[in-house]
Amino acid sequence: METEKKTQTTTDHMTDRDLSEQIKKVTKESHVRAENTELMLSFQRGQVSLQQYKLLLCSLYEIYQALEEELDRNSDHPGVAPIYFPAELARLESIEKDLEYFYGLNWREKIVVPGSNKKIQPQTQTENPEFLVAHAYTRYLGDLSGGQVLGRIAQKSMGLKGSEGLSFFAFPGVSSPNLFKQLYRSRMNSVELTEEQRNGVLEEAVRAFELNIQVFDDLQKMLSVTENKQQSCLAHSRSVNSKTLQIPGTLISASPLLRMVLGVFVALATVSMGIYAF
Ligand code: HEM
Repeated sequence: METEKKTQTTTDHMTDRDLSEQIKKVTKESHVRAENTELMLSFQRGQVSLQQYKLLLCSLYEIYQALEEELDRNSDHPGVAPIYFPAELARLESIEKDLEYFYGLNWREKIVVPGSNKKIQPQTQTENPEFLVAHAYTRYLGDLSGGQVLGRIAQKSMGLKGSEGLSFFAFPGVSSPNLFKQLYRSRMNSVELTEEQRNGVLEEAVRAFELNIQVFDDLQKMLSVTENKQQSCLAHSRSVNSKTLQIPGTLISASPLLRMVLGVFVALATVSMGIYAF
């Protein structure tokens, strides 16, 4: 890509003062913890289940909806404009495509997002749109890094044919993820920040990782609860030899809504999400 080539040279001279270096450094430990969440370990072992992947897509839908809405809204802000790459990076439509593949045309009715999500007003971010850099970095650079391998693993683990259901991992607007990451880092480094803002962005990046970790953990917990319920229901149905005790799907829809901390914009933004159908 033309833009990728143009800025490549600037990245050859990174210094310790570069935001891209600092952000990588401060989030290093969190990255290790993110890699070691149960969900990510399932991926790395090549054992990601369809349920895990579908739930992950639902979470990602929430995360990217909020993230991309804010990026669009603040795209002219000097702290956001340099790292605003909707054509290359935007994920929301890809996730919607994947959700449609797995849940069908009426997928929107199957993932429930209560009003509490919409009530979350990113006050802090309205005052500090430059914090968006931290969230965009955490997600997009991750997707362009380990995420690329995860896509291939997911395809194999779930036995999917071709790329259907895996649009999330594909970046057709990015010809070389490595070059693009260099461009992105140089753009991050071009954002002018006061010392206070810089520290704020670095703290926000750690928080973004932590919130993503929390989303993964909650998702995994929800799966365990669902699996346990299904198992105990089946065991019970066997023990009483009942023909009427039933249906995992019903159990799932009746189970408490998934509470998630959404990994974007507001430190304590809690999102509730109910999943009806696997
Ligand atoms: C199975 C889990 C994961 C694996 C195997 C993995 C692996 C990797 C690898 C190999 C890189 C490239 C490192 C480099 O170029 O020096 C990377 C970078 C990155 N990953 Fe992950 N990752 C995983 C999960 C995550 C998660 C869950 C997030 C965030 C939510 C994340 C965010 C990032 C970011 C932001 C970078 C860019 C670092 C930088 O160059 O500044 N990763 N990851």
